[in-house]
This record gives sequence, structure tokens and C-alpha cells, in this order.
Amino acid sequence: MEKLSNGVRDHCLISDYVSPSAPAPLKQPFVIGVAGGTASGKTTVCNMIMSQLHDQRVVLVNQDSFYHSLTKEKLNKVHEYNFDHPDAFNTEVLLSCMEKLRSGQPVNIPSYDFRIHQSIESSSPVNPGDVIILEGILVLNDPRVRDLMNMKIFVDTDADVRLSRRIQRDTVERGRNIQNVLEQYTKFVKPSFDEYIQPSMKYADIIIPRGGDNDVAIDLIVQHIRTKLCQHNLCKIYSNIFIISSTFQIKGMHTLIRDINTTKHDFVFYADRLIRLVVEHGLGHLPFTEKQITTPTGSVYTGVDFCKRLCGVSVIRSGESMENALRACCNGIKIGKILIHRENNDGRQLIYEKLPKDISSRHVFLLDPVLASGYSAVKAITLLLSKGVPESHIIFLNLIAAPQGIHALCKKFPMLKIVTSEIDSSLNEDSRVIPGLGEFADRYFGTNNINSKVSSLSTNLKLRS
Ligand SMILES: Nc1ncnc2c1ncn2[C@@H]1O[C@H](COP(=O)(O)OP(=O)(O)O)[C@@H](O)[C@H]1O
Ligand SMILES: Nc1ccn([C@@H]2O[C@H](COP(=O)(O)O)[C@@H](O)[C@H]2O)c(=O)n1
Ligand SMILES: [Mg+2]
Repeated sequence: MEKLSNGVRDHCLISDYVSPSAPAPLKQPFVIGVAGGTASGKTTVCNMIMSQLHDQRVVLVNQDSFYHSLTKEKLNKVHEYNFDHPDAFNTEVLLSCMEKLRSGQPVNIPSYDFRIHQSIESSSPVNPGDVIILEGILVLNDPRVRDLMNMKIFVDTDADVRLSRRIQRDTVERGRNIQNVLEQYTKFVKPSFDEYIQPSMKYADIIIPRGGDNDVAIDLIVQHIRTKLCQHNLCKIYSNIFIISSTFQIKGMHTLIRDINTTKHDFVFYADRLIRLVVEHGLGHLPFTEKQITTPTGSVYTGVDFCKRLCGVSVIRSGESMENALRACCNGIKIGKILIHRENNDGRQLIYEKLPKDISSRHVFLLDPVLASGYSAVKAITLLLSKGVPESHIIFLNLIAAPQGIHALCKKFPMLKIVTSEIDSSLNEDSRVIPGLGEFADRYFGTNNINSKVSSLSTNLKLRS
């Protein structure tokens, strides 16, 4: 009899439990905010990102479009107007447009003419995208706007460079003379930068020094957006794939475990941290019953009772690396094993299995850190089904999944749940995940040698002879 880490014994029937409402899959658009001082290169960076992606699922919204039009009185005293103060923008309209885009509705974004300080008649229709980039000097200043964002970027360019660019741009493109630009800069632009824009840099997840000159930063952002687009597609097609929400901590752990130069010690440490997160997320998909308890203050607390008829099944060898995390969360959990031999790219043979006898009455966590083509996983899941485990009681936990594997499993087993931490781009000709991390088991258990390091490098990079 097994015991969960809360010490409660295994006594409940699965039918006592209700299914949890599944955490919302990644269906809402991914919103990226790009802030920075005037002429730091925000518009240039966003245009570069847009043209590199060349994808209509990515839409760009400029905060400039939401400037209040100046009344006649204000126009007469335009040199006294502060265009760099938060009140210069109609943030209510910006928020309502962003909400509409986020909920999948098209919007008309106003067009603004810097020469006449007015919104002009024609507005631009913007279709809802999977990724929305919102760019402008103050987009990180207002908490309501900030809260819409999944990723915040600040373009940080030297003030002298910005001033010289602004003089150039505003005299050529915005109908100003040098005298106007300098006066406005000293009176309003610089003080507002110091008061509102510079302090908003602390909210940024990414700071891009040198703006459009920083090819490396732009490449990274483009790559990240491509990943998000791929995830959006898969999550739109399948409701049974769950990606743990990405944070820069998680991205950092992935960066370490994927790096060919990471030592075994660090690989194990960071893989273990990620595995623990995936296991905890997977546990959130188990059914539960409502439960009331009394606290030491004599008050009643209404909570939930975990499902206790669980087991793990690890796919030897790499799946064994996930056993400790599962044991740490579910004290005394039974863990079965499956050994599957890869015969060629698409052939898989079941070599060995040892599973709990009563597995058909348990919720099963299938453990394998990398989902590539899905052939091994299909073999493992087919075995579990043949033992009487209901498809809906299988939760497949892994760290990295390739789109091919997700398609294969989600199509064949629509009731199965897959919980992963990142979806990679594809498979190479050898059916290995790319960018991937090489042979997980070899790196985790320290059985890789220099030759295998070189061979994994050559499959990933195609070394010149
Ligand atoms: N890396 C760069 N090198 C040279 N000029 C640049 C660079 N980035 C932007 N510019 C120019 O500087 C001006 C301001 O850039 P822009 O992207 O409009 O900044 P922002 O939107 O932050 O105000 C534009 O005229 C642009 O062409
Ligand atoms: N009528 C206007 C409206 C705005 N400005 C200035 O534009 C700057 C914001 O645009 P960036 O592309 O430079 O980020 C802001 O600093 C305002 O001073 C303006 O001059 N006239
Ligand atoms: Mg701009």
C-alpha cells in the first residue's frame, strides 16, 4: 500500500474523484511589450523582428497610434505640450484594442500623424494574431498595460545617440526643425524619460543594448517567437498537450541542459529541477475530491484530497531519471519499468516489462524525458492499454517534445495527457530531436564518452571534414 507525501494511506476508489478542470492551454496570444527612450530603435527593432518572421500570425501595435489628437487651443501652444507624459496617450482605447485582439477579435487601430499632431481619418485594420507586439516609449509604465504582457523588452541606447538620431529623424520625417527638436527634448523628452521611461526598465525581462545593431538579441527574440507560434499551433489542434508556463528560470535551465559543454554534475542538477517542475504540473492533472479539515485555530478549511491510486512507469533508461522526482512527490509510489529497443528509425520492440499487477485501477505517470518520433511512446502506451489502463488515466511526462511525437500521440490517443516543458523545432534525419540535448540517458548517467560527444555534435552541426 502506498502513501502520498501528506501521509494519507491508499484507500479511495478512482470513481470517488472528480476530474480537475484542466489548466487553460496556450490559446491566448503571446503579448510582447517593447519599450525604450525616444529614438532608441524600438520601431526599427520591431520592424526587423516582423520582417524576419514574415508571418501574419504576428501583429504589431504602436503606442503612438493612441496619442490624443490635439485640440485647436492646444495646437496653438504645441510647444508647451508634453508628448512624453503618460496623459498624452489614450490608454483606455489602447487597453480596449489589446483586449479585443487578445480575445480573438479584429480591431481598427487609429493612425496618427506626427506632423499635425492628430489622428487621421484612416485607421488600420489589425487581425488578431498568435503573437502581439506592442511598442512605445511608455508601454512598460502603466501596470494595466504591463499586465497584458507575457514578455517585456527594453531597448537601451545611449542618450547622445538617441538625441542625434531624433534630430535627424524628426527633421526629415516629422516636419520639425533642429531648434524645435532641441527645445522639446530639453523641456519634455528628457525629463519624462528620467521620470517615467528609464524607471520602467526594471520591469523588463530582456534589455537590448544598441537596438537594431544587436543582431544576436533580435535573433534570440525571433527564435523565441517561432517557438511560441509552434506551441500555439499544437495547442490549438490538441487539447491534451500541456506545456508548463515558460519563465526565464525554465529557459535558463533548458539553456544549461542543452549546452554540449555542460558538465554531468550540472546536467543532472538542472535536469532534476526541470523534472520536478514537470512532475508537479503533471500531478495537477489528477482527479481530486473536495475535503474539509479543521485547523489548529478551530476553523474549517475546505480543500481537496489527492487521488491516491497512482503509479509511475519509466521507459528504461532515460525515464529512470524521473523516478526520484515522482517518489519525492508521491511517497512510496509504485514504479514499473518498460524496456523498448529501437531497431531502426521507425521500428520498436518491447524487450522487457515489469508493471504493478493492479495497474488497471491506477492513474499512470509514464516517464520519458524526450519525446521524439513518438514510436517508443506509442509502444509503451499500447502496452499500458493492453493491461487495462484507461487511456484517460495515462499522463505522459517529459521535458522536451518534438512536434512529430506530439502529432503521433495526440492523434492516436486523444484521451491521453502530455505534460512537457518545451516543444522543439523538429527531428533530424536520424529521428533525433533538434535542437534537443543529445542522448539524455548518457548525459544523465555519465555514460557518454568523447566519441559520443563528437558524434552528437556532428549530427547537430554537420561538421565539415
Ligand atoms: N542601429 C541604428 N543605426 C542607425 N540608425 C538607426 C538605428 N536604429 C534606428 N535608427 C534610426 O534612428 C531613428 C530612430 O529609430 P526608431 O526605430 O524610429 O526609434 P524609436 O522607435 O525607438 O523612436 C530612425 O530614423 C532610425 O532610422
Ligand atoms: N505629435 C507628437 C507626438 C509624439 N512626439 C514624440 O514622439 C516620441 C515617441 O515616438 P518614438 O518613435 O520616438 O518613440 C516622443 O518622445 C514624443 O516626444 C512628437 O514629437 N510629436
Ligand atoms: Mg518609434
